[in-house]
Amino acid sequence: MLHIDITKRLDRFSLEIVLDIDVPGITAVFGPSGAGKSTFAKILAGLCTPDGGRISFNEKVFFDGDAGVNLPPERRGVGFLFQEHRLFPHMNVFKNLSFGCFAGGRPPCGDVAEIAKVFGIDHLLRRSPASLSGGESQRAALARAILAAENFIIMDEPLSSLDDALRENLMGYIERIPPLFGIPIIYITHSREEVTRLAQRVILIEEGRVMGCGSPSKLLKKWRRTVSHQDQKYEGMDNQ
Ligand SMILES: Nc1ncnc2c1ncn2[C@@H]1O[C@H](COP(=O)(O)OP(=O)(O)OP(=O)(O)O)[C@@H](O)[C@H]1O
Repeated sequence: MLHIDITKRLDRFSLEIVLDIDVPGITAVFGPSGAGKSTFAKILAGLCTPDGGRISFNEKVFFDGDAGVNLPPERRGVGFLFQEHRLFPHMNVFKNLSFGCFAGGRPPCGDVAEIAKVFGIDHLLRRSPASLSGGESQRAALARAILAAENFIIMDEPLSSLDDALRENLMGYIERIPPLFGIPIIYITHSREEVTRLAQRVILIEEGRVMGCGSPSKLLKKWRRTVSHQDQKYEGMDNQ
């Protein structure tokens, strides 16, 4: 169970997230540009500190403003995958994959060679990130996220810089992660297509608030597409 009850003020933007949700499989965090999705992801990951409140996952407390608890990212047991996959350029692929586990002082959450095989990068382990194609690099970043993920993986718009063929290919890998490895994914996106294809549930965020939570088919019906992917309007929904 993921429990979040936090506030964060950033200049003129304020985020107030209150959530209690089970997150098996893939949970999309969906909303228009500027809604606060990335800020939410950073707070969950420990890359941005809330002004107050509490975040816990099952029994593990990530943040408790009153008790002075604020676990650093490497102690949250969370894997990350961002739009820019950011492999460490000075480490080969094997070291990049192992890094997520060792940074937290924990044993790897899986076998590096085995996971590399699942992602079709087992022949690339001695190569440097600079020598990889975009798809290979993103698959290596996915494998690294799994190896670091004791609790869940956060993905923030992981496909938005990729062309259609690569996006399709990566979605195939992403949807296999929960059934193969038993790791939940919190998937930040503004793409309805990705929500429909990948997610079992959606958290809708608008203007820094959770506007709804539930099955993709139900929630996405409440939205209508306007000019572009990034420009979607919310059409009234009960808060949950
Ligand atoms: N460090 C900061 N200082 C001030 N304002 C910030 C900061 N970081 C984010 N914001 C503001 O917070 C709001 C939410 O930003 P955020 O990046 O979380 O939205 P988002 O939903 O992820 O948007 P997008 O889909 O376009 O990436 C925006 O108005 C943004 O300008």
